Amino acid sequence: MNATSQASSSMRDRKITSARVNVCSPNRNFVTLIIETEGGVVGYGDATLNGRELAVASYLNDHLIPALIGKDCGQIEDIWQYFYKGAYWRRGPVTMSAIAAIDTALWDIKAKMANMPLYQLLGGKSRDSVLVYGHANGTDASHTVEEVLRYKEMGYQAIRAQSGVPGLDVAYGVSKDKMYYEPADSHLPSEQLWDTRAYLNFIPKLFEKVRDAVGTETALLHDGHHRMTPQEAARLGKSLEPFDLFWLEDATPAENQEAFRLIRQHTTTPLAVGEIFNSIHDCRELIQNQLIDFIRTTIVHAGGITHLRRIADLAALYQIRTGSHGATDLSPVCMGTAIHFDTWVPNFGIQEYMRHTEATDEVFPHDYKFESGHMICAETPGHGVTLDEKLAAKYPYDPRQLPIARLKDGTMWNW
Ligand SMILES: O=C(O)C(=O)C[C@H](O)[C@H](O)CO
Ligand SMILES: [Mg+2]
Repeated sequence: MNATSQASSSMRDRKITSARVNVCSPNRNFVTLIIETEGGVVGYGDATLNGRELAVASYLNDHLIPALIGKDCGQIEDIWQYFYKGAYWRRGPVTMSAIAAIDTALWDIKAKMANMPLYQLLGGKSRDSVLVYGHANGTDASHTVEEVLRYKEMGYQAIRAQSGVPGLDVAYGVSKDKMYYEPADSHLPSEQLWDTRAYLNFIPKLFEKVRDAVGTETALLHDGHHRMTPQEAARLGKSLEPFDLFWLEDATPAENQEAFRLIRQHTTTPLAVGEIFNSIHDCRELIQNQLIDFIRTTIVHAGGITHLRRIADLAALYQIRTGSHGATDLSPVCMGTAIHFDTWVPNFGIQEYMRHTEATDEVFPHDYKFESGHMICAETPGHGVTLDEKLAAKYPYDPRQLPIARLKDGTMWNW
């Protein structure tokens, strides 16, 4: 075979011959894209958008997959631009999660074809393992302290603490289960009561107790989950300074990026934001004005590796580090890919890691592992996660949505 015919046969091998969407619910819903090439290489991408799963499945099935078939799987950048620019309608969580799934599956295929673990293809290791934070949560302060200590015992070196608030029946981040937290709890959104004053009075007391019990070494994090105004968030950040938080997350809604300036002016508590962002434009001002310390955008919701890499590179110019979202509604495919990304990305900060249930882990065979508060990716070519479609078929889609929050007078608030 001469060089030309070798090249053309590999072109044939690279042709995308099929792409299918799998929706399954091993304890929670996941959407996975599976792409196959003429040469028989299979790639997996996560497309899960919590509570809006079928919208992404339809976007893929009805609009993207027909145009994907026949393309050269090696042209990852061009395929990304084709679906981003080509839709005319840019950005948005549905669009960007669908593009992310294609992008992730194509990087998986490219790494498998190169016979390399994904981190190698991205540029190699910047670190041996990836620091992760786990979720400790309790019904009240002393229960939360117990849970933080339990997480420390399990080996976590960074722990997010969330707690029930006196006077409120339910609080964000507090699960019924000891290990697995699943906020999407019902077919139609459940309603929760919210009271910012009660929360603001309680949280500094909580962290005083937690810090006292856990000592100075453990990194502590907290998620405000978009509930505060900028002024309230500034007050909370200031009052938490003595307890040395690793970060205060989602202090206020960030559609108006400028809102973070007020918080920044009043507190040295590090700020993290971005789990609901899907584009570099959602965080450009936050980054360029150095209004945050950690950017939480993730592979699945922010256009895959191709786009997340651009966000991380922009952030690096301003000494802002990554701290990607890693809740259970991001499938093991996203987690595995994220760990490869984190192993490579120079300005890595931390990775969120919420454990999936055993059923989820079985449906998505994977080779990443947790050790001493860190995640380690393996050397398998690709991102190291697959889907057992036969097993997945035993867990049909189970429609569930995230809760909503209202103030005592009924006003709709931010969940
Ligand atoms: O993990 C976090 O920080 C979250 O805030 C979890 C989100 O509520 C959850 O992923 C929404 O789907
Ligand atoms: Mg969060």
